[in-house]
Amino acid sequence: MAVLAPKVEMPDLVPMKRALFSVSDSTGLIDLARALHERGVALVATGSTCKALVSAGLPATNVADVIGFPEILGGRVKTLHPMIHGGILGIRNEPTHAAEMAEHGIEPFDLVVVNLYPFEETIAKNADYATAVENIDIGGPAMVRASAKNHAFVTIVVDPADYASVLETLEANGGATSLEFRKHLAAKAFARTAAYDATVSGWFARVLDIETPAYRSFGGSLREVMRYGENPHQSAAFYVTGDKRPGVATARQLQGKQLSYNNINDTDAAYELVAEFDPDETAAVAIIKHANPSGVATASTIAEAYELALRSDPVSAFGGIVALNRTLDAEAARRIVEIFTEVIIAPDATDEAVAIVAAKKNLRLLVAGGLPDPATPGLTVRTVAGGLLVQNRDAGRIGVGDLKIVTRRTPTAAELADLIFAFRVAKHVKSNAIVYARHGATVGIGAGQMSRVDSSTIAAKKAADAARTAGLEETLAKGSVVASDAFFPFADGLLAAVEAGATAVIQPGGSMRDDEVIAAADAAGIAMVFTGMRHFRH
Ligand SMILES: NC(=O)c1ncn([C@@H]2O[C@H](COP(=O)(O)O)[C@@H](O)[C@H]2O)c1NC=O
Repeated sequence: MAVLAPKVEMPDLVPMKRALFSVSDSTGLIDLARALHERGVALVATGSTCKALVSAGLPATNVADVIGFPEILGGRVKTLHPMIHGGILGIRNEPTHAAEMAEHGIEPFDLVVVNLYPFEETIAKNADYATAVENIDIGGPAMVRASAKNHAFVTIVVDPADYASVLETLEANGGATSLEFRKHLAAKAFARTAAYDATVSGWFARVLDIETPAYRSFGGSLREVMRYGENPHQSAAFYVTGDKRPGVATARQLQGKQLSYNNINDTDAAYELVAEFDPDETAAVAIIKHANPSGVATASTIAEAYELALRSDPVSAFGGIVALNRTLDAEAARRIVEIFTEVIIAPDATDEAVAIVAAKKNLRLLVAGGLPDPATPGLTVRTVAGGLLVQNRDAGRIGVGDLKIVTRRTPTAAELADLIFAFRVAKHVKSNAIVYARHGATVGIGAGQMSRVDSSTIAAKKAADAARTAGLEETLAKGSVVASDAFFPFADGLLAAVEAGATAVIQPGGSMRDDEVIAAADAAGIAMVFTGMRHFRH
């Protein structure tokens, strides 16, 4: 049964007379406390926070003196006391509450300023188990939630970014805060504790290897409000989780316009794809449009790899996102800025390259400091009506040792290298995915079709178009290898690839008609390998 609410009025203006401070991040603390003190607000604070205030010459009372009890258990119990929580939760215009507060000598708090133990930062530094647990704040969230619940009287501030607006509100209202203001801060406070607990519960699930916890929460903090979402009539914002995986959320933007919703999505897809290729072994470039690669290539330099990635589909590359697995150098930068490009993301950029990109004011240049490890576990989340679909990130990676050769002909060493390359690219192409590749570069990509044969046809057409644009007589698919993200259910898709010029095929295998498909490959004299791993992507 729901708890009944006492019938009391929520006052609009509540004069601020007494404030409680308990912060781990002391940014802006002294300035706020001083301004409040100058307005005649009494200051109460927990141990170190109180010390900081007193050292700044401010007359603060230690919480321990208010409750008549010292901080105990190494700080695990500081504020968990009726003198504190009664002062926060009391409904001042409710006669029984007022009488009980008076009876026990409980004074109300009008402002509570709390920021929590840095649990997020602690786990981001890979702290040991005991350190992580000790950094789970208990008393802080209790005060935040209590204050937010009693926003009828209490102003709760959880973020130093809001200190200035507290002072502005007091100034505007003759030393009081408005109900509207307190309501908004209460909403923010509950969002803060929810995000904090989401991080704590997510950490537990991770370290205890609980794959499917009974409850799932995901938290993040607002990075920026976008001009619009996927389309101009949709509003959108970017929230960051604190995960340090190198990528679009952690990268530094050196120049260019604000990233749009689609830019962020595409840049993420681009950088995750290019990270499949070890920068110590090869330079790699991916050009992305609508979250699919239009071209991907490996080569000995970034400039060469870009050239080859562009050749794969020079028409679609217009307005694309370019991701590199090595430092952006001047030669590559010069080449990239020749066509309209939305975003470049790389682990780093040389000064000369930065200067070249600077000529294109709107072009966003991001440096991520490193590459994400494609093999590290993580989660992906998407919403459906009434639910969240949560799964492990596709960290599957096929190497030569995982392949099963199923045809009479064995792939040549060059074909093998291209097969692995094409399958790694196919992992990042929306299903049904068909990828033609040759000499470590894609030559035709078919993405996102409902039929695998249609994807094959599109990929083959792209290879023919690319050859024409490059002034070549023969399709780029001639002598290529082909990767399919899932098995060929019939021989037709494979035969289409053979017709286009492919000499070797990589696919998961596992169709009821594998025998038919293998027989067709043998009849065509091509080599085929099975990976035993599917890479659907939607
Ligand atoms: N246990 C408690 O009663 C308690 N009360 C407040 N805290 C936290 O202690 C921190 C501030 O403590 P100090 O001022 O002593 O540095 C704040 O982050 C606050 O959220 C507590 N610490 C952890 O739970």
